[in-house]
Amino acid sequence: MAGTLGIAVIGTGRMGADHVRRIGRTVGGARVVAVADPDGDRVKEVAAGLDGASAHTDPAAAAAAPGVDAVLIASPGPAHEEALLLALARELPVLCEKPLTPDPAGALRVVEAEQRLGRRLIQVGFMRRYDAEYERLKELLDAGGIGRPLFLHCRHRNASSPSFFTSDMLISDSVVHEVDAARWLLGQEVTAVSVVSPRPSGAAPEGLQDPQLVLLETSGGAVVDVEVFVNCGFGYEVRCEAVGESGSARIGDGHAMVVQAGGRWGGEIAQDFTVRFADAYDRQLRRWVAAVAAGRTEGPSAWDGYAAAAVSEAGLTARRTGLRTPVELAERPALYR
Ligand SMILES: NC(=O)c1ccc[n+]([C@@H]2O[C@H](COP(=O)([O-])OP(=O)(O)OC[C@H]3O[C@@H](n4cnc5c(N)ncnc54)[C@H](O)[C@@H]3O)[C@@H](O)[C@H]2O)c1
Ligand SMILES: O[C@H]1[C@H](O)[C@@H](O)[C@H](O)[C@@H](O)[C@H]1O
Repeated sequence: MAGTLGIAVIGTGRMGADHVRRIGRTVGGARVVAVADPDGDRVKEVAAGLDGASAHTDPAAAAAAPGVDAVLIASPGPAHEEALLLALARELPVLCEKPLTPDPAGALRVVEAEQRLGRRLIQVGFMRRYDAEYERLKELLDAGGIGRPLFLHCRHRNASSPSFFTSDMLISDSVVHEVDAARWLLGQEVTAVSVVSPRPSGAAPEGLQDPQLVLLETSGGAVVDVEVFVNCGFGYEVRCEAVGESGSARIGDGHAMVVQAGGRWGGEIAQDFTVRFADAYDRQLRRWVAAVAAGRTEGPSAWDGYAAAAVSEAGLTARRTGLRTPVELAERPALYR
């Protein structure tokens, strides 16, 4: 790699286009040299805004384009495995949007391919690990500031869900963030999942089980409850309260500025993740580019993506059966210890 990191972006929808903008504006030392999306009009439109990037409808052609040193995957989850395997085949470092894959079997195939190379090349886009509030909570927990953690009470609310969203995706696409955050914050594995749901909100699209309450049990004896509500109507809200043996700590109240005027007080609620986590996406990308330029791979690994997918799978079983479902995890290979 000479000087500037050349990136191929696979999937130029909402997130892919956001990352492309970010690489151009807020991340130094990198530029997008190729973009791929099966939607030919869309990919041409995104490429037209870039200086000299090639546009492809085939991800393999983008990864093989001249000047590509690394790949950023922002296609839908079910398309990730194929894109990851083709990047690994070219030994290219990858930042892959979450989920690594929606299913653990696919994630394990990716982990095995990376193991065969004998080095980590994949970082998963669990951007909450780069959010300043989550980082502070992790520091507090690691320092024993509230004693042994007993509970994480989490709220994950989206104003509305995209048309393609399914009841399973509330777990495999949304709660997967809490799964990773809980594993990272607590340094523990999730061992069992239960799901209970109220009568669906009248605001949810027909047939969508929204909201749901997902309970995670962990290897260190903590319990994590996640209210996931993707058509809450009022905005984007991600909160986490940790309760320990000697205190509690809460993040995500979103009270950056409270305005008092005209006999009332209040603030604004972010409407989506691109606002709430804007800084986290920036930091995630900057740190990924810096690590790749230095020949390293950091952050959430393919193993973390696999573990999250295994918990998602248990969650889907728990939702369908109504039963507490143990999580089955393969043995962690030495590469990820
Ligand atoms: N980290 C976050 O907070 C966050 C937020 C939103 C989305 N995401 C993740 O980003 C990914 C994309 O989500 P989105 O909201 O941008 O979806 P989107 O539907 O807006 O965009 C997906 C794009 O991928 C394209 N595509 C479909 N199949 C493809 C394939 N095989 N190869 C390449 N491109 C393909 C589609 O044409 C579309 O343009 C998903 O994995 C999603 O979970 C993460
Ligand atoms: O893909 C998105 C994204 O991961 C957001 O961060 C999350 O809040 C949404 O629920 C999910 O659908």
